[in-house]
Amino acid sequence: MSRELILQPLTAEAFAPFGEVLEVRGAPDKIINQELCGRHHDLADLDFGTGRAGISIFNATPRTLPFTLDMVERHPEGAQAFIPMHQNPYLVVVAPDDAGKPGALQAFLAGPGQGVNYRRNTWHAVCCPLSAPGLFAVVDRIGDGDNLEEHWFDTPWEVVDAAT
Ligand SMILES: NC(=O)N[C@@H](O)C(=O)O
Ligand code: NI
Repeated sequence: MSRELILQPLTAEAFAPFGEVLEVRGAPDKIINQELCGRHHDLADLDFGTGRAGISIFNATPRTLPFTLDMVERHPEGAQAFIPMHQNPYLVVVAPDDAGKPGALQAFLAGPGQGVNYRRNTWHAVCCPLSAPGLFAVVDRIGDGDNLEEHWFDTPWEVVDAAT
């Protein structure tokens, strides 16, 4: 037996309780490079506590819908940003904290040109591309201590497309 989560489009407003959506939105903050580039400046709260920022590349295996979500995780010591190195949709699932466990889950479908920054300690599903290449540049905390907390659901969730 499982429970369904219906995908919704990823928007900055809906995602605001969980972090920031990294995308070109509105006019650039600054025009640079001989007016050949618009800079959309300082888009995320990159809180890494006592650690430092690191950039890694995730090459993740594509998943298919309906996606069985059996766990979420969080990083108590730092934020984690995912910047797709492709233009394909991918899954973003988050939840608020509820007394040390994930509260109400929300599933989003990220579109072309959208990255996300999970605010420090935000419950989220792991990196979930829906097609190859599942390549993401990831900016997260490098440092000492345990920065990973997992929560495994007793009953999995099925993430389904709204259209089904
Ligand atoms: N564990 C790890 O590096 N990846 C996860 O944090 C994830 O969010 O995919
Ligand atoms: Ni993570």
